[in-house]
Amino acid sequence: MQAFALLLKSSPVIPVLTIERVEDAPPLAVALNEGGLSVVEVTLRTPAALDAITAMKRAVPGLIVGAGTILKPSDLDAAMSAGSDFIVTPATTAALVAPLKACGVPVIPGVATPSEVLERLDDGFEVLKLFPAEQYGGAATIAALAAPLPQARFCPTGGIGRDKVASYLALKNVVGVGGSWIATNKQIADGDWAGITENARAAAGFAKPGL
Ligand SMILES: O=C[C@H](O)COP(=O)(O)O
Ligand SMILES: CC(=O)C(=O)O
Repeated sequence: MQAFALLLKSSPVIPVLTIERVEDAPPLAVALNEGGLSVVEVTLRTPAALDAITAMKRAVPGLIVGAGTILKPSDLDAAMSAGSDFIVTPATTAALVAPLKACGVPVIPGVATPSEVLERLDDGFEVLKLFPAEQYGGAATIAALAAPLPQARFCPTGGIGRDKVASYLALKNVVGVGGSWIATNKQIADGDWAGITENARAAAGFAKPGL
């Protein structure tokens, strides 16, 4: 997790991708990488997602490709078999905790309440995802959590458009943010690789203040 946290320091904005057609995965990987991004998340929300993870890694060796929307242990097994470099969950059930801890790659478990934050810290997770971030109070909520739970680090996702990224990254307890704005479902469907590269360049231009 430490190496991953270090990677996020240099590139703290993660595109959250939903890929309908596996043939879109290679040009999408190239477009994002050309824009300067080296960490991406593919949600397991489509039948193509697992093959897309493998295809992106093949298309751009060195690209760090994580799997999101891991809801149950079998999703995790499938994501690991596809070669996922990290794992993200929108929420974290008791059944998922042990398999997540044992999976061998960095995990960002989803949380939405202070109790869940504390539970995941007690489980040993270091970086948590507030999801859906904007709907649960956004940057103000994460700032407030720092008072009783300063050891928690967040990589929030959900409603964080380009205009909101800086306000999250300004917080001490935020190490990164995820968002779909970098490669929207429409852009992927339209094959708008140039537009995606442009958005990726904007995303890659964000840095943690003070670094
Ligand atoms: O479920 C939503 C995604 O994880 C993030 O998408 P969003 O940036 O459009 O909210
Ligand atoms: C929202 C997200 O990142 C996930 O579905 O895991």
